[in-house]
Parts: sequence; C-alpha cells; structure tokens
Amino acid sequence: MILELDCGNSFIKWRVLNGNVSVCGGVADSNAALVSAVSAHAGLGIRGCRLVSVRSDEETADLISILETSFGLEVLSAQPARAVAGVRNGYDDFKRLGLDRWVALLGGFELAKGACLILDFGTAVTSDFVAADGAHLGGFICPGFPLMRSQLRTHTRRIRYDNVLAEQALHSCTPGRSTAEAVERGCLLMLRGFVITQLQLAHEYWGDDFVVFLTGGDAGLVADVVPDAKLVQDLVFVGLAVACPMA
Ligand SMILES: Nc1ncnc2c1ncn2[C@@H]1O[C@H](COP(=O)(O)OP(=O)(O)OP(=O)(O)O)[C@@H](O)[C@H]1O
Ligand SMILES: CC(C)(CO)[C@@H](O)C(=O)NCCC(=O)O
Ligand SMILES: [K+]
Repeated sequence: MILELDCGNSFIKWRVLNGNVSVCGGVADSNAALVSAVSAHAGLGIRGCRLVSVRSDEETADLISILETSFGLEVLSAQPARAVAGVRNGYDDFKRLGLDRWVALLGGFELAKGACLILDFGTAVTSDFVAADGAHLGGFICPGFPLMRSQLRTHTRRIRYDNVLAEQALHSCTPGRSTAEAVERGCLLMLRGFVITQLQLAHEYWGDDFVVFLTGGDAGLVADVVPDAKLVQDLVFVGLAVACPMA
C-alpha cells in the first residue's frame, strides 16, 4: 500500500493505493486532520508515501517529518524537472512552474498520449498546454471561484450574502435578481469564459486533435462548457506515479 498526497493551498487530498486500485481517500484541511484520517487506515499496512506540494519548503518539510514520525514512512516528494517521461517543461525557469501543474500535465500526457489541455479548478484556476511531441507550451493562472467571490466581499461594503443563498444562486445562469445571484453567476460566467478562451487557443494550435482534462474541486462547475472533456479528479495522482515511481 502506498499513501499519496496532493498538498494544495487550501486542502490536502489523500488516498491509499493497493497496486493500481485506490482503497480509500479523502480531503483534509490540516496536517493533524490528515494524520488522524490516515491513522484510521494504518492497519492497511502502508509502506511508502509520495506527495506533491505547492506549499512553502518549510511547510512541506514539516509535513514530511510528521509523516515519517507518525507512520514510520519513507516519503518521496515530487521535484521540479526540465523533462520527465517525454514531457518538456515549458517555463523559462522550470523550477518556477507549480509542481501540481507539472504533475497534472505529466498525468494528462500519460493518459492522452498526444496533445492535451489541462484545466485545474482549485484555489487558483490553471491551464496548461502540452503538444503531441511532449512540449509544454506554458499556461495561464487566474483566481479560483472562492477567491473571486471573497475578493468581491472583501473590497466592497454592500456585497454580503450567506452560503445558503450562494448555493441556491447557481441553479440557473440568467441575469441575477439578488446580490447572491449576481455575484455567484457573474463569477461562474468568468470561469466559463476562461474555459472557452482556452479551448479556442487549443483549437488554433491543434485543430480538433487534442484531449481536454478537467480536474480540481470546482471542475464540475464548468463541465457542461466542454462536454467532450475528461473529468479526471485524480489527474495529479496519475502524474505523481509518473514523477515518483515506487518499486
Ligand atoms: N470535498 C471537498 N473538500 C474541499 N473542497 C471541495 C470539496 N469538493 C469540492 N470542493 C471545492 O474545491 C475547491 C478546492 O479545490 P482543490 O481541492 O482542487 O484545491 P485546493 O487545495 O483548494 O487548492 P489548490 O489549487 O492549491 O490545489 C474548493 O473551492 C471547493 O469549492
Ligand atoms: C498556481 C498554483 C497556486 C495552483 O495550485 C500553483 O501551481 C503554484 O503555486 N504555482 C507557482 C506559480 C506558477 O506555476 O507559475
Ligand atoms: K491543485
């Protein structure tokens, strides 16, 4: 059994793999919550751990030492690279590309075996373009849905509404008739507009010959804009196995 972790800016996604099969997993909002969730499955006989983190080096080192002491595990952490498995990092400084993006695009290329567009909807929304020959062309970063919404609330005095209204607001996308509807639907349309622009660019590069992957907690919000896309919630884990193979 192998423990796999995707340490994002807001949450840690985890799962336990038996061979290629995921036997359990979840989302933790702190190191302590992660340790207690995984402890409940310690009887599974986890023998190793691999992770990808976009947190600071200190936070990542802290988490690794907690995992080593709590579970006696050896921990492999995905590292920046110029090239892996036929994919070439497109950043001017390859170390600057977010490791979650790098690992997710490795996963996308592994599954597509050709040109692909990877769209990730987490705390930030990111896109990455990988050509059929494995060249990563780069990508885009913009605020995710919760960040857009909270920036509006933070920087205005009269944009205020509760979470119940927020949830109800997204049942339709007609022009809002309340603050909650206007903001929630407005932010959703911004995300959808972003997705459409990414698709246009991919068509300019590759015609119809590419695969679109959607991943991240909020991917479901835009899935209907790209009916042909593959919704792969574990894309980071697919790529993590490529970046950090374990015997
Ligand atoms: N079970 C869940 N737990 C946490 N977030 C969830 C869950 N289901 C959906 N979400 C949504 O997913 C978003 C979080 O996205 P995700 O978990 O992909 O990334 P993250 O850790 O917040 O950030 P990062 O982009 O750094 O990975 C939240 O905005 C939330 O709306
Ligand atoms: C953009 C995020 C926050 C998405 O999780 C992450 O990939 C990151 O911190 N990236 C570093 C900056 C960059 O990718 O250019
Ligand atoms: K992410």
